[in-house]
Amino acid sequence: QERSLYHDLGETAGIEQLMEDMLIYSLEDPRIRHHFENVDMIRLHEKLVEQICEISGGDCVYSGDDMVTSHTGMNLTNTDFNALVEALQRAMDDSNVSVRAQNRLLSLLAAMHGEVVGH
Ligand code: HEM
Repeated sequence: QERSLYHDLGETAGIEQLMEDMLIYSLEDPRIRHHFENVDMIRLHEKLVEQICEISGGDCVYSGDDMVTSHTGMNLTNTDFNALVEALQRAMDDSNVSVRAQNRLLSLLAAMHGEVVGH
């Protein structure tokens, strides 16, 4: 029986930390910080935690909007996408998430690329 990704990410407390650090790194990154101006970061953090918890196998239900709706009008590019992935990778390194678990989460996000970029 394979351990759940949710467990390997540190369960809810671990995911809360990861998403906080990812958002802080994103706000520090001049390539993408402008996208987060005027965004309710508390709400965004809450929705991201729910979503990552759910897709990693935790007992959570995502209550936010679908990915196309959430990102429509931002005209996000591959560069934006990669910058956010980098922010997440740094956050996961900081939290000592295993490379295997990092890759599992990144592949779940890669599957959403088409719903996020170019809308
Ligand atoms: C697979 C990649 C991504 C995932 C899983 C994701 C996930 C989410 C989620 C769950 C929300 C909240 C939706 C809601 O409010 O109901 C959201 C909103 C948002 N995302 Fe993403 N996102 C991704 C990529 C990106 C990228 C690349 C950027 C910009 C660099 C970005 C910028 C934003 C912003 C600014 C919002 C807030 C929109 C608003 O409240 O007005 N996202 N995203």
